[in-house]
Amino acid sequence: MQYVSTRGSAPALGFEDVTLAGLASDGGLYVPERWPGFSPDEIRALSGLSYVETAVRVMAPFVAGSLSEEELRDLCEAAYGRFSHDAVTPLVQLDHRHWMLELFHGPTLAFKDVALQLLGQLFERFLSRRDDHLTIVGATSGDTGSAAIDAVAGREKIDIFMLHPDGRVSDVQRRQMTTVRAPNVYNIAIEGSFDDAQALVKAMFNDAGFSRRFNLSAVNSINWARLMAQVVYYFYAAVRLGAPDREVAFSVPTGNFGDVFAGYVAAKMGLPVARLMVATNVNDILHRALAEGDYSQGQVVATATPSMDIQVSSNFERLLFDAGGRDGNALANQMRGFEATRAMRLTNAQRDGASQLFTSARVDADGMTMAMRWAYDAAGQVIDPHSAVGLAAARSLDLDPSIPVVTLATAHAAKFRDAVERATGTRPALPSRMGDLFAREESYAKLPGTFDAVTAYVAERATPRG
Ligand SMILES: Cc1ncc(COP(=O)(O)O)c(C=O)c1O
Ligand SMILES: N[C@@H](CCOP(=O)(O)O)C(=O)O
Repeated sequence: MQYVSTRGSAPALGFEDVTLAGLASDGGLYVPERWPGFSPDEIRALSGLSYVETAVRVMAPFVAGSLSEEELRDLCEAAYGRFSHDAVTPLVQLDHRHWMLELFHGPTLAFKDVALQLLGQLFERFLSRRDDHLTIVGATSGDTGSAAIDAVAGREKIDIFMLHPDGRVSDVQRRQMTTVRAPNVYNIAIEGSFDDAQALVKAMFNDAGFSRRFNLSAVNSINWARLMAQVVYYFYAAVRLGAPDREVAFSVPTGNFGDVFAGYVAAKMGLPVARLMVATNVNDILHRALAEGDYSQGQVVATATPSMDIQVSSNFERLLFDAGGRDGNALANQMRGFEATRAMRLTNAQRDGASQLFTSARVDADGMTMAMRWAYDAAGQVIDPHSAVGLAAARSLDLDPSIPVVTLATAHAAKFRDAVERATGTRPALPSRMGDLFAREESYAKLPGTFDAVTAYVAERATPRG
């Protein structure tokens, strides 16, 4: 499988190179040159398979040319062997039509583990084939950071520099990152928002000299391998609910548009997805873009769903490219316009393409609280605030009632226990293996959110190419 950039001028690459590169050299994001298709019979054949076997079948076309099926299976076994639930991503029923897909049974209690545990394995495998060292630079609003650090801590050929917005992640999220003791892990709290951190990461990639010197790679969902791994659970859930003989809808709490874009990929591959609900909090750029065609960056407002406090959604570019007719040069111009003015209008083709599958909703604090209470009262489920945003939006979906609606439960409630306690009166406990999190010593740097400050910090500590 070859991958092309959304901005049309970077070279097409195979899976191994795309995984190690992260961002394309023209500033775009890599996408497969075509979507692999699954026939109804091939989807039916996934019924009853374990998570690992499903993962191997769904991802095999994407890694073709870089990994054999056996190698892929080994890596999936290593990645998903660390999950605390046998089903890896179990489905829980709330009522006659609503389900939660629990994606938080990995080591750091958020859906990011599903992709990042595999990405850690992929990095290790690909680096073992070459005499090279990677410098990962990443931005996190809380969950990607801990999951990425867990996946690469202690790996010899990798250093990781993780930027988070100072004071804007939960205590549990911050401590999950800053208490990891490994010589290759560097945490940086920057002044500013997640968007500022993400812009700094992209600027480091776009500085060709810096990027080459330190062999930068990405763990954010700009890295295609992240999204590929997330496609699997859409198949796994839909098949358990009757696909391909029954349509299934998904509601996805959304920030950087990676998780829900993985659902779009599943639909492109032939999974019968009735609707994809893009659920945002009050940081609603995606809702405005999908409902009105207005993609303009607002001020980021801090909410009880900090991981979704995002106003520039990296992966939206992948949708604009695919739904808008795959014209890389036109998209490069459009994105340059956005980068200059922080605003753009979607084209008619992009709006029409997106509206075939996506619906969106903006959920405020009251809506989130009501959904948390409803899950608790209706089904005894204590859910986290991000998942509650997804559930509130799911309950507003106007669909044939025979279609099951699956909300992606993206984090364990204990990561956001203050907000959960406020809404439900129940304080969720951290799993016992994390019981001493608040006794562990933290270590992180605090830096101004400037390119010079961050690159100087990285350059002093990272391993340059030999
Ligand atoms: C708990 C949680 N829910 C939802 C999201 C949004 O996911 P995405 O950025 O893939 O849209 C995030 C962050 O990415 C998250 O950490
Ligand atoms: N919500 C994320 C933000 C980064 O998103 P990513 O999926 O692109 O890594 C986080 O928790 O860090």
